[in-house]
Amino acid sequence: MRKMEIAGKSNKIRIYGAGGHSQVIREVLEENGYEVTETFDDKPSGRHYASKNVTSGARGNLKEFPHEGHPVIVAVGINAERAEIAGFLKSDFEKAIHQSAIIAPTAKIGEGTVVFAGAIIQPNTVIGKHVIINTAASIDHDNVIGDYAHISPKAALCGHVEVGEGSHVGVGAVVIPKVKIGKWCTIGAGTVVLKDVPDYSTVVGNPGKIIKTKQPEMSLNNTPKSSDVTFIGSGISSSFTILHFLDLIEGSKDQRKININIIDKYEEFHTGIPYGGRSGFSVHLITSLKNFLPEPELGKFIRWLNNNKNWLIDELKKDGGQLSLEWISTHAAKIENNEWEDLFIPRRFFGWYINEKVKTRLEDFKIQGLINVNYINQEVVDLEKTEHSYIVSLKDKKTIVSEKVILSVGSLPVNHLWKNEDLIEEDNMLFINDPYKPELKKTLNKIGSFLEKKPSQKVNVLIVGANASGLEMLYKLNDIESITSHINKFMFLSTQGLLPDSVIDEEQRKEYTPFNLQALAKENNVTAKGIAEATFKDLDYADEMHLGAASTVDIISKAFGSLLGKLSPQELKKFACHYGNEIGRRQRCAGYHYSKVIDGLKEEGRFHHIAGRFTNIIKTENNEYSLEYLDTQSGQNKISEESVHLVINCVGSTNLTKNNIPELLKNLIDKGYCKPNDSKIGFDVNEALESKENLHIVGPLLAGNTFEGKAVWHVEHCGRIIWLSHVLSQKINDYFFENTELKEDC
Ligand SMILES: CC(=O)SCCNC(=O)CCNC(=O)[C@H](O)C(C)(C)COP(=O)(O)OP(=O)(O)OC[C@H]1O[C@@H](n2cnc3c(N)ncnc32)[C@H](O)[C@@H]1OP(=O)(O)O
Repeated sequence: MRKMEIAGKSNKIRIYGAGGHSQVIREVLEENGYEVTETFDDKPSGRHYASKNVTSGARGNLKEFPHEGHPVIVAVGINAERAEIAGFLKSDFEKAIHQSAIIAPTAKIGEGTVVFAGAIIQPNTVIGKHVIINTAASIDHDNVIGDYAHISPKAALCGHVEVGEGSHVGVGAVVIPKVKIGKWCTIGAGTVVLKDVPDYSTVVGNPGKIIKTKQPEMSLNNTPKSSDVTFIGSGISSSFTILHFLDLIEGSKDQRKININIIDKYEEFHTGIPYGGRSGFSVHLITSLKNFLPEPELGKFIRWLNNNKNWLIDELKKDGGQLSLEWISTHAAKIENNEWEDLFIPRRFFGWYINEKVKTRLEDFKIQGLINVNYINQEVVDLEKTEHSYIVSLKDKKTIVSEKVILSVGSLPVNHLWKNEDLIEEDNMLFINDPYKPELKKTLNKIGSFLEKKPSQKVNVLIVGANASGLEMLYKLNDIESITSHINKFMFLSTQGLLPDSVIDEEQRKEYTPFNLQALAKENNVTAKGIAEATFKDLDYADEMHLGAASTVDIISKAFGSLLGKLSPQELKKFACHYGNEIGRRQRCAGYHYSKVIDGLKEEGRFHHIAGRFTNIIKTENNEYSLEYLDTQSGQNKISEESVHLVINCVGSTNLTKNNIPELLKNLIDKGYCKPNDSKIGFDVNEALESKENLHIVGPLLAGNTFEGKAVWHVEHCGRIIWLSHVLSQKINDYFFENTELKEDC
């Protein structure tokens, strides 16, 4: 009967593996009318004496291997090895089912799976890919057998049993109904399994007991290989790395299929916090689009904006308030004429673009059979390095094995300023430690309902931290009529008492020269500290001329940037760790739309900036709250004259020396897999962006390093993100493709 199944198809087939198991498969195939045209095997030692005309397999010769051609059956008994071979072959796979096997019509059997003589598979059972159902094994109704599993001769699985990926159920083992066996387990010969079995366990005896739990190792013969590369975090850095990696593998032939895991603890992938739903639809870039994105990405994005602007603007209208409507009408002509370069567009536009682009590209590559992709919405809490791979532990206690891991978790979490909760509501005060958690929209709703409870009272708002997110909060509070109408005064607290600057004074700027940096350019012995001191003097001089950061940022950055090439590698690293961000703090700029709001508030006498450091929030006698702070100029502790009712913490991220870093980073530091550098916000890495072999870092945690002779002190600018993701994607490509032969020999 099964001979008929190949009618209309080619009856030619190839077998990969030449041991004893291969002999049984050949027998089944030939009985079913197939002609085995070739047999491959990588290891001469394991070949069965009866095998004839065996040629070398693909390992060590991946590019030359004839992937295309007649379908293949991987006839290798060791589950991990079968999984590995099936992963790197790009061939079609066939099944081999002995004519005496009894298979219910409702049972499903995956590609590459073999079912031997006398086996029984009952209704509704689903068998994965490349599984072995050995001689006379009995698999009852409603079983689920994972990919690469092996059910040995005479094993009996009752109804509703599940066997995880790569698990081996030994000869004559018995599994009672509804038991779940995890992945990569071994059930000993004759074992009676009465209870669920966790991943990686070996169970023996009657009743079955766990005798060991072996974390998988990536030796050639024992390779529970779930994925090749795992991205932890799916923000912009990881998204660009994926895109560039796909560009590299596109068009090249005869390559192995790469399995990619993309893990993110938030539901939305490929946007990160700044460009995704957590920031809402109506907060803007802090630079013009042309300064935000370099070419050629800029051109591609603009083309996408042209095609998608209608619905983007509709979403902006829905999400934003009066200021958003104003922004749309102010720039209506430019939007209409597709002149986007000078606009400070809503950031979410870019998030949509990247998300769509990565997902479409990945899907495309998947269809072509070049990759497998697995999206996982989970938090990664730990990594454990085995001989050749990493075990990635998820919060739900599941694990993934991955040869390479890309740590791309974005910026460190915010530093809680007051009490240890994200949001603290007291009778007469709302304190928000992290406005983007869980997302900005929810925070704004919370603020709205807090204010509604005080219809008769106008409240004072305190924003701590005069940076981009501080301005963003101020903008959003003023964007929503129901919120802004309740607010009396806006107070800012920042150590320098300065707001990010937005207005460029073209005339004055022409008069400005960074003399100190220019003088340093003539000297031979330049140090990181010397450059920083000269920069600060030039910034002071700009202050004296009443020239803000927006007017001088490009002049000063160019001047000190050209001096960095004079530094020794050690001094360059020092600059990356200590001085880059210090200078950056004095060069903060913001969009005009933000400063326009502040100017309006100043005119109405509703804006007040305090130069100081946050100390505490204290409750006063009349059940009101006041700010306690250290006055930067006098060095004295002070208490704000006016009460504060809504306090928003925008001071920024914590650092790697603190206790409040994510569990994963804590574990990586404790294990010595990642070593914080002197910047305290980044990990030391080598030129391949590795903090440990095959553990790569990309994104903000690369701060405090040097690459290709350039210092990196923060990784938030898209140009830098794109550059570093290019470097990393090239390294990943070299590892999987360029050095394939070398690696397979190891
Ligand atoms: C066509 C074909 O050939 S298909 C091939 C099918 N193959 C099989 O079914 C083989 C299944 N393999 C087994 O049963 C093996 O014994 C394993 C994998 C469970 C254990 O192997 P190892 O990891 O080498 O463990 P080891 O042999 O050291 O045994 C550890 C302990 O468990 C006991 N043990 C091992 N297997 C079993 C078993 N099936 N039942 C009960 N006890 C067992 C051993 O006696 C030993 O006990 P001790 O520590 O008191 O001395």
